[in-house]
Amino acid sequence: TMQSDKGAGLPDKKDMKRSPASYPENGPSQILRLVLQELNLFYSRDVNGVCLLYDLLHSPWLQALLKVYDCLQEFKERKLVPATPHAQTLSFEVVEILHATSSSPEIQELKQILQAPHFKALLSAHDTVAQKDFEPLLPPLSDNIPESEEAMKIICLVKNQQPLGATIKRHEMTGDILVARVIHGGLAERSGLLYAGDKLVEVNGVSVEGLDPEQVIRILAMSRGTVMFKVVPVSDPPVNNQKMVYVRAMTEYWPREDPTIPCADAGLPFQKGDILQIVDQNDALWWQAWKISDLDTCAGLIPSNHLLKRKQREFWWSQAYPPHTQLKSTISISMEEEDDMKIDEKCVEADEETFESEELSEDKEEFVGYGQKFFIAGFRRSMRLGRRKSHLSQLRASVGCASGCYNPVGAAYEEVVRYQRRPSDKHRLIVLVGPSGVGVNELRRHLIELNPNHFQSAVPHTTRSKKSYELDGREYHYVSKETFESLMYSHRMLEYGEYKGHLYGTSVDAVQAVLDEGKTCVMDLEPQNIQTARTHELKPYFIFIKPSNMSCMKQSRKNAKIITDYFVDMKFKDEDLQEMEELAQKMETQFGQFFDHVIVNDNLQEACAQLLSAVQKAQEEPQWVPATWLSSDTESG
Ligand SMILES: Nc1ncnc2c1ncn2[C@@H]1O[C@H](COP(=O)(O)OP(=O)(O)OP(=O)(O)O)[C@@H](O)[C@H]1O
Repeated sequence: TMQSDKGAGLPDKKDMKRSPASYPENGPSQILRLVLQELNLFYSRDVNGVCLLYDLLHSPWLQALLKVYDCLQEFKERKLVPATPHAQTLSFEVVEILHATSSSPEIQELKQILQAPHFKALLSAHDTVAQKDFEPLLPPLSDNIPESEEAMKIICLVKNQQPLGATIKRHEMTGDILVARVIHGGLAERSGLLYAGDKLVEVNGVSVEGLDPEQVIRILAMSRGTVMFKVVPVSDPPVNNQKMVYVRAMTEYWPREDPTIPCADAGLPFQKGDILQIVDQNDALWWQAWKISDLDTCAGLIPSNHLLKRKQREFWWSQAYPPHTQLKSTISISMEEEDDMKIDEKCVEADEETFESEELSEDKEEFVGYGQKFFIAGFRRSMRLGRRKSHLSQLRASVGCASGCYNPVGAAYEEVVRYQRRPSDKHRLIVLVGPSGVGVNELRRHLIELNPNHFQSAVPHTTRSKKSYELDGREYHYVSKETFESLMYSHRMLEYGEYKGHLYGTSVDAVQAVLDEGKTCVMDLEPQNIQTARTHELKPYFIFIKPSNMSCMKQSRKNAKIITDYFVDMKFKDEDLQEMEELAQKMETQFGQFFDHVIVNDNLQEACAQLLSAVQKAQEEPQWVPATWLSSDTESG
């Protein structure tokens, strides 16, 4: 097998005969062949390490790559040169001669061809290229230009109903009208002619000196078709060599509700959980980004991480009862960043399409009524008949967010990367989240029943004593209160609570144990505990289960029972469904950014099918995950 193996990757003789030109004598693929022949000798002598090198050099991809390289090299040598740079003149001469000769049908035809406009244009283009005559002809400069005169640029842009994709502002000191921003993917940017910092001198022949930005915008608005700018180009146009960054929006943003945005029309609205591609971070306050779901529009303005965090904090501050633990940091951070805001453009910046421009004044910077309302207090679990979960929540409240209570002013954007699980990687933890009674357990049970060898729950811990028919590690891990508490305080518990004086909870290790067996662990979590589970080791995928609208729910839950601790399960009442809907909304508002997928549990069969497909996609298809998950993977090897 070794022999035949070795022969397999070498370029075969047939290949070589067909195109000898693609293997120049000193070309890398020729050299590689010689090296391989040489190595072959060592290979047969079993020299240490040769095998590895041989296999590498032998690999078909490397050979193919070198072949491509050789071909490209060859074409690089071959340059096309025009036979004459004056084809047009030649053509005229031929036509002259043809006129003088006696006419035949062939001569007539040739004359027609040579005189046809498109043929003439073709020859003209040929000559232009042959003579490398690309520059426009400029009239000679007059001798008496004052030294101090600024170089100007005249730019013509043809706009077809579309916005210019640039904003202007007035320079605070000089009063000049400057291009404030060029939006990525917009008309101005695509032209490659207009840069942020360019000084406008004229628009459509009208001098802008002494004009308000609003007046400039009015001139622009009146122009249809071609717009002509005379500009003094910025001395060093900004180069955007930043790498593209993808982020998940951890909050929502509505530019129209933000009085501080330099231009609301250029703003990019987004919702929690949207994945954005940030294309420009040159400005400390306003970045440019695309939504990856909507890549064919031009980019929009979004607040920078800093700015958005500040906006969040201001809103947070104005809320009634922020937990006191966060008050201190709120004050210190906002004071620290006060200076940052002062560098904001005080100049007008406006979009020409709206004919609006705003003077940003100090008092206008205050951000009022921003975004949604944060839901602060822990969710009121339905205290329906003292179900175990309500005890869990109570305990959690008394422990005081020990398991990572979500800090709403944490991060504005979270950097994300595409993660494709390799077959050798562990499965991702599947977490179902949803309001009580929506069917989280029902769906989880169905999924596990579909393939119990593949889908599994984690074995919970408890401090209660083992019953005779139970097995340690099957129903529960039975541990002492001390052990349980040490797991709790070392953050090894994803969720825990007290019930009838005993502690219950699910540990990270119990989940790991399922994943280590090559299985998919499926669990449900209270949304408050999402953050605890979001680690690179578990790479959880969160599926939000939500109720359908009231009338559908009334119908589909007609015969369903609320599962209680009492012996009698009760039917869903209208207020149960109402409460479920409200709770679902609150969960989505506060935690929506973490949900990778949302399933409406109306018809059970359909919801089950959707769940199965979502779980498969989570494991098999690329998904956006926090960038830190993958960087910590490489760190740990
Ligand atoms: N799509 C559905 N159609 C009809 N009944 C359903 C559907 N989904 C769940 N149910 C029923 O609703 C009841 C509550 O479901 P389940 O116990 O799974 O809720 P849950 O979200 O786990 O709530 P909790 O966390 O409070 O236990 C059960 O009786 C279940 O059979």
